[in-house]
Amino acid sequence: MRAGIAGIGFMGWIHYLAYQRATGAELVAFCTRDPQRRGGDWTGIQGNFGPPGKQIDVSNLSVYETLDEMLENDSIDLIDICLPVHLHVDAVRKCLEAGKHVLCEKPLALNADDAASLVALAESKGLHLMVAHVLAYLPEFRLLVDAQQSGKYGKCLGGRFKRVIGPVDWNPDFYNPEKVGGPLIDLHVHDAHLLRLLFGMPKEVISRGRMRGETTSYFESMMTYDDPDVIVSVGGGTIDQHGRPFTHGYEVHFERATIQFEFAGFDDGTELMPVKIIHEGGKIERPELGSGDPADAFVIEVQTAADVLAGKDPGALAGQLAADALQICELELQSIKSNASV
Ligand SMILES: NC(=O)C1=CN([C@@H]2O[C@H](COP(=O)(O)OP(=O)(O)OC[C@H]3O[C@@H](n4cnc5c(N)ncnc54)[C@H](OP(=O)(O)O)[C@@H]3O)[C@@H](O)[C@H]2O)C=CC1
Ligand SMILES: O=C1CO[C@H](CO)[C@@H](O)[C@@H]1O
Repeated sequence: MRAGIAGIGFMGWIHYLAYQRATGAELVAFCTRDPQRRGGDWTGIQGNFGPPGKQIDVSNLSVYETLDEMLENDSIDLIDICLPVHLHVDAVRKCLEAGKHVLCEKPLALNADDAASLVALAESKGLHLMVAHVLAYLPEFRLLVDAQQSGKYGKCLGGRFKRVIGPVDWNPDFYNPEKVGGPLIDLHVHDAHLLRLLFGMPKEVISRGRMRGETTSYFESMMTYDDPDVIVSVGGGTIDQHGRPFTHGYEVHFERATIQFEFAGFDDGTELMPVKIIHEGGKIERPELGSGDPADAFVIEVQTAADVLAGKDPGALAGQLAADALQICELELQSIKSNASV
């Protein structure tokens, strides 16, 4: 698979690094508005994980200022969209119209209708629209998906999930529904996607949250499914304290095992409650889960995209799952706003 990245910011850099280590997925091009970055100077990029950006070798890459120019390159199979979310819909549409497969960073769009229309467009063109929902490729979360799919601990009965960040000082548009969509669309969509993978679409959603403008800043949701044994609670959003910029975790129950995990970044370091599988009968297993570097999951993600172009099932990358995840977020907001279950 020959790929071109659109947008060189935090995710553009992390995806670039992933292509350096991936097999079967070759990065051949990128586009950026920034002349320095077109020259390979990617210093100044720094996200909340991964190394800082550095000078990269552009001699074997085709470099463009705009996505339109990059789309004229017939040798590119797939465009890897790492643009801000409010640009996703137009960019994905353009790529599909130009006959390119797409791997788009999460969330696919700012709302479920737009996401569904992109999924339908890709289908009508016979192209793959994949969404880079990386959570399902992080080993701590992959193990839940694998256990659910294999049934090795029996039925998955649900659990509790959380994802909380500190104040978002870096983006004044964070709570703007036209730009980012607040914690539901930017952050919780990771868990909504995971829940969709594990349990399907909920039958009923009860959410309560603090509103900030037109969206919520912090919320808790309870979800039920067709199977009355399955109960899920999920929550998160932003808190006003800077001291703990990020945490995520879960406790998930299967018929024959409970799995626990929590990770948090604090201003003075990180703390991890590693994955523990508490088996029926009481045995506690602490599985080895790789290097702990989240960047590894992005390598798997781009390799999986290449496998999909070679004929494999898109699994967690399927565009429809990403559209469903946005639908779940919308149900939650609807429940918060109406103060009723939906
Ligand atoms: N999976 C994950 O863990 C994460 C996913 N994300 C997702 O990745 C996507 C990109 O986020 P992130 O990399 O953090 O964002 P950044 O702001 O760091 O990068 C986005 C890049 O898009 C380009 N761009 C083009 N047009 C515009 C425009 N009009 N306004 C702003 N930027 C523009 C810019 O690159 P240039 O100057 O080169 O044109 C910019 O650097 C989002 O969808 C986000 O939700 C983000 C963080 C983590
Ligand atoms: O997906 C993401 C991971 O978490 C970040 C916050 O820390 C989000 O802003 C980002 O979009």
